[in-house]
Amino acid sequence: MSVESKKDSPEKPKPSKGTGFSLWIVLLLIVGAVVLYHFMTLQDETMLYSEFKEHLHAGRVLRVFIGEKTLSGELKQLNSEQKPLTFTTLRIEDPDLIRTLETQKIEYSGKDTHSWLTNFLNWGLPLALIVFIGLIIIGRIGPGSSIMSFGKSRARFYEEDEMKVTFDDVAGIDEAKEELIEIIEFLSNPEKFTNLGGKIPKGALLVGAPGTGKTLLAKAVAGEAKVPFLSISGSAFVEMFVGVGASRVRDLFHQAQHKAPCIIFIDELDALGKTRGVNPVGGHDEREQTLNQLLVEMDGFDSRVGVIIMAATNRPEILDQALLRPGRFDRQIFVDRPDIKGREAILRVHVKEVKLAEDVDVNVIAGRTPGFVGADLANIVNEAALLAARRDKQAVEMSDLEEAIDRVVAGLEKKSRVMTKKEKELIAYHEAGHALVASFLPNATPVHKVSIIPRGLALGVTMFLPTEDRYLMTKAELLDQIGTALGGRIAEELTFQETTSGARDDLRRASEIARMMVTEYGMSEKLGLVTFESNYRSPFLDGYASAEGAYSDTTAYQIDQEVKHIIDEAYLRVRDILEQHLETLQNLARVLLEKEVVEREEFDRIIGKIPLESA
Ligand SMILES: Nc1ncnc2c1ncn2[C@@H]1O[C@H](COP(=O)(O)OP(=O)(O)OP(=O)(O)O)[C@@H](O)[C@H]1O
Ligand SMILES: [Zn+2]
Repeated sequence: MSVESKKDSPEKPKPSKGTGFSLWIVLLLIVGAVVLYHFMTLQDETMLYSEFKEHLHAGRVLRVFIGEKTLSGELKQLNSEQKPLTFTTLRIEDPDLIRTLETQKIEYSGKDTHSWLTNFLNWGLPLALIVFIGLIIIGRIGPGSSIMSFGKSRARFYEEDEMKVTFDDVAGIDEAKEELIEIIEFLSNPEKFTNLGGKIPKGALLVGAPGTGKTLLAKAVAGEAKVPFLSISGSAFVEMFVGVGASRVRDLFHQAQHKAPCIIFIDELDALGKTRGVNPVGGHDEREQTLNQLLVEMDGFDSRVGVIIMAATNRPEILDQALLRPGRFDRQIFVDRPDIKGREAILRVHVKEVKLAEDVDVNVIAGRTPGFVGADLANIVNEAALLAARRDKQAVEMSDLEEAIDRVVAGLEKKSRVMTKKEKELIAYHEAGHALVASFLPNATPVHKVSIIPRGLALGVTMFLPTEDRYLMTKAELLDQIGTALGGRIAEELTFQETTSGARDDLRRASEIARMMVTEYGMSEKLGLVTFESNYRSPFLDGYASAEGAYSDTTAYQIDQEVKHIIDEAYLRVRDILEQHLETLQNLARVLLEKEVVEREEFDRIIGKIPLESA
């Protein structure tokens, strides 16, 4: 609105001298206010590196300053409500950063250790390209193809003779570690192994979600076995010039043979090893050639020399089956998301690097972070350290860690977002609905905290306190989860006699659970103990595969009916509960509107429940 007033003013008719003077003062005041307002709202927001990357990829970043330990910069103004925000984030070793900044043509400056790279990209690369192409042409014309040794120096794999990462740095994924011990033994003493006639592993494929520590694990294997680590990313193989990928593979294996015993690590194997022949032009594209070369090298490789090929992927289902055949990546090691104990262990690894206050209980943090992977947990510790530093604290306190979790869980607190009174009321009732239903349903998870401070895309959140990791859920628990999800919408209905679009995610969640109950868990009486998966599942992640949509239209109809039946019943049950406790709902919503956040103790008091611990 302030911007508009600035625009309007020049169009005003020219005033007479006396009023003109005071008008100028008014105008000056307005401009001053606008500038002041701009600076006051130009808040410096600390964000996670991942959030920064999100902004970056969404094209919302205007400029970036690369500091020694932090990155800071400015975001674009996308709508008039959003203030131009500046941000700060911890600088994380990220080889992609400069490339992304360059390709998106984002201004950046600062002490960048990669700046040689920038220079290289600016003028060195075109030059190198010309020379390279020239050499290729000469090489093609000339007799020997020794030209490819030139491609060698371009390959970006690196070697670390002294790998300092050990198994102590990798926590919480003990099963995966155990499976790798054999490989370490082999690498530390290949002769002994072969003399005893042991079967030599050739390749190991690490499969798991991003950030679970696959790269770390591979490095740790090299570190434990004290062997060199040759690493290259699958995408690096294919991104450059025609013919180079394949020669790089050849070169990589050649180098490895000289360095043996050693480890070759291929990150993002899926970038290279996608099923062949899915490309439109159906020919020998670059990636295919590279993949073929990899297969050839792996086959022609005598594993007795002591080279182990490790690779990582989070999408094993798209890999070319040829890669998984015996003699290639015949061993798949699943790197799981850590459970509560694992998370605690990972946190302990990372808190070693920061100063902790006495009130910190790592166990509690592990309990609050189900589903988090190692990278998330490392991020939380980093973030908490940054928060503590900004507050001039001597050590990282529990509150810093809690806030760091909140940030990771649901994005940044955006108190500045403008919301109408009505919207806020609706959200308060909505969240109160979730929380109340959760506490009155016998098998729902206890409420940890209710908040109507918008975070990220969510307008409000009800956080639950899982007391343990859940691998199995009973039917009653699933039904109560559906009920909890519906609680928000029904509370809106009861208080305002109207519904909003804000419950979309809740409804999707409820339907998802109901559908899983019917199609996968065999929890519908009508359809019985049959599963009806509709999606192809990764054979490694879930242990089974199934054909696509392998059921008839009649069955599909029945499934829909059953899902609807489950939701309808849950709806009636939840509506009943909320009608009975309408007064409590109003109380809770009122407190929420006043304080925005209601913690567990206060919540229990409002709903008249004695906290479990003191019971
Ligand atoms: N199990 C773990 N123990 C300790 N730290 C971990 C663990 N897992 C991940 N981390 C932390 O997260 C960082 C990133 O992990 P890493 O790069 O190994 O994950 P990744 O599985 O290879 O991810 P991606 O698939 O995205 O490449 C590590 O450098 C480490 O700091
Ligand atoms: Zn909701």
